[in-house]
Amino acid sequence: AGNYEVTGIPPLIMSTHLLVPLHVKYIQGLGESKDDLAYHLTAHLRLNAIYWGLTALSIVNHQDALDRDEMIEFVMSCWDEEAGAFGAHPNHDAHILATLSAIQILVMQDALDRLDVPKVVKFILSLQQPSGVFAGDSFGEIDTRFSYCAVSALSLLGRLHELDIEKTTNYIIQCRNFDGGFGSCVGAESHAGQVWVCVAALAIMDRLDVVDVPTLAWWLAERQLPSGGLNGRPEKLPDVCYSHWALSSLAILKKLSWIDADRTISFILSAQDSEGGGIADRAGDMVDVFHTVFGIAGLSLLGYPDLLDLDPVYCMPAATIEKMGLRKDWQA
Ligand SMILES: CN(C(=O)[C@H](Cc1cnc[nH]1)NC(=O)OCc1ccccc1)[C@@H](Cc1ccccc1)C(=O)N[C@@H](Cc1c[nH]c2ccccc12)C(=O)NO
Ligand SMILES: [Zn+2]
Repeated sequence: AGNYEVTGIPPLIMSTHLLVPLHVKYIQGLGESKDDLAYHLTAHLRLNAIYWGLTALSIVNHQDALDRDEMIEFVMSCWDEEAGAFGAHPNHDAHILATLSAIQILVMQDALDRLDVPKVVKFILSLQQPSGVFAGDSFGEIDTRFSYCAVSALSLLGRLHELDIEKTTNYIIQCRNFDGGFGSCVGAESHAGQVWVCVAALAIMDRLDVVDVPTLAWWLAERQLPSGGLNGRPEKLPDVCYSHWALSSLAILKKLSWIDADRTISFILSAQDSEGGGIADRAGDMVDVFHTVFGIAGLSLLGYPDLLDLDPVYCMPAATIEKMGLRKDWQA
């Protein structure tokens, strides 16, 4: 029995196909598991997880598998009126990460009319530090991830002109390392995730001129291992999510051809759970919605059949970004 009926694909060739019906069922099931501990231990990521689930469903063209009104109501229940921004869960403190996820969800659900745009723009701009980097919230933790959140959110709201682009770019320039990569702050080592947030932010600000493209593209291509998977830093294990961060960065730099696509595709497909659906960081590990979206996103970037295009800068469906006039001429 099991999933043979669901997918209609004989078990022996499970890992050579993306098991779309199973992944849709897995994502739909996430909201129902309120009784197990994992659900409550991840409350601080809830809004991010909804963005991850919605993006995964959109790329496999099943966006309507989750209830739109229920999702919008939950997003708005995370609005912190006093701060003028979103927390990751109702009654959690406002944070720029949750605020970006909320904006991404509202954009994808065509529900930006629910948002007090001037208030949220004020929150975002208030987080820029004298150095040019952004803090994540009023407690002041800084990270180039938060600079990305600010640039991406303002761009999605059509308010990028309110950002001091020179000041924001100057901080990212100081985070450049000798390997062409970027870290989380000045002096931090290069990491595929941080490379993506810095390169994507620079792309939105039209400042890719500050990137040493040949050196960085080489460092990114070096992330690919014999298994086909990519790691986040030298000597680390390959991981589906880092495949996405490195691949998106290469797509922005127009160097995706430097990767052996077929081997990465088989690495991602091998991380699927052919019983319950979902994708893990690598074959044999527990699946989660985070690696599910970044596995599907990686397949889309690599041209796996029957998937909608992903925009590598916003990590959202390309059609959505196109419709907002924010799409650059990326090589898919
Ligand atoms: C907090 N997170 C992480 O630290 C993960 C943990 C991990 C997953 N696989 C190996 N480790 N690491 C991670 O996301 O690293 C990639 C990264 C790091 C920095 C910047 C961008 C991407 C994950 C959640 C998580 C925790 C534990 C296990 C699986 C997922 C996470 O939320 N990552 C963030 C990182 C990130 C991606 N894009 C961003 C844009 C702005 C800010 C942050 C992010 C995220 O994806 N937000 O949408
Ligand atoms: Zn991972």
